[in-house]
Amino acid sequence: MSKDSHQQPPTDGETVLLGTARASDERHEACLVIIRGARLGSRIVPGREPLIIGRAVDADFQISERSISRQHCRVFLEDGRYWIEDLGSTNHTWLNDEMIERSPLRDGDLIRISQTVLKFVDEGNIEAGYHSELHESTIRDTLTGLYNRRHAMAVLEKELARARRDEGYALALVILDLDFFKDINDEHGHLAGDGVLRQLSRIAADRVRASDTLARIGGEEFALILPDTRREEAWQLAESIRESVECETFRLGDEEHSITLSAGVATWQPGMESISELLKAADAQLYEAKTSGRNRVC
Ligand SMILES: Nc1nc2c(ncn2[C@@H]2O[C@H](COP(=O)(O)OP(=O)(O)OP(=O)(O)O)[C@@H](O)[C@H]2O)c(=O)[nH]1
Repeated sequence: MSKDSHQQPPTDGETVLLGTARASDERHEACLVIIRGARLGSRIVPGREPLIIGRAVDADFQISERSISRQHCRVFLEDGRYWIEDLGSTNHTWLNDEMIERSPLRDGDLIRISQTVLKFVDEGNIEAGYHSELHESTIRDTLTGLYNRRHAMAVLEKELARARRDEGYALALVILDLDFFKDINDEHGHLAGDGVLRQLSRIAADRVRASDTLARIGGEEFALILPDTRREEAWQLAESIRESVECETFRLGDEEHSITLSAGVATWQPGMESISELLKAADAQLYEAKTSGRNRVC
């Protein structure tokens, strides 16, 4: 998965996600790109730690295909270059159509694992930059520049797998939702509403850590995924965002306005089987915040 932790939305005008021209001699991280199969277009940056690819929910890169073994193969760095090693999989790992047990990776190599094909793009190849930007475009919300719902759900899946694996791991989820946003759209128009969403995104992005994931998951709904965070800490962060929004002045046409938001906080509990249970718990708290008067964190 991408290691990118860039949270900042753009500062004005329409969102510019990509398009930052890169110098042709700029070096890029090595990556594996899925060019065929269920997770088409996904990009894996292997980094320094060995990376396990497989069907298991706690695999570093999970591919839910039955013909892929739970721990199918691993990619690792040794003596300054990347290698791939089959982990005794049932259907084997293929490199450029040859079955391998262990092999170094070269730029452009094609790895086949059952129906999935990954291309290895080595560090420094200009194509790595292209894939990086392409990948960014699939995980960002175009209006705010924050992560999108799809990416937030992928991060939650990964975090939940970690919470199940590591006893004592604390994972918190906050859902933030603007109050009476429909009225803003109705009175000031959709464009002004869009401006509010961008301004709110900047306020929230300024307050989160690089390891947190802030995403726009619905029209006026945002999720904050907080790894390694206990309930109290999550509540405080949500409260500080709520307070900042309350104190901020939002310019709508010629008028200045105050806007508020409500938030629901939930933490992962042992026994939660899926991300939807965590989302439901945060939603229930958000509902509580809305029905008990809004402009509050529950
Ligand atoms: N400007 C703008 N508005 C959006 C966007 N997506 C959704 N909306 C609007 O968000 C509003 C959400 O309205 P409601 O769900 O009734 O929520 P609310 O008015 O904030 O009321 P409460 O949440 O109960 O406080 C609707 O008017 C949608 O049209 C968007 O991308 N831009």
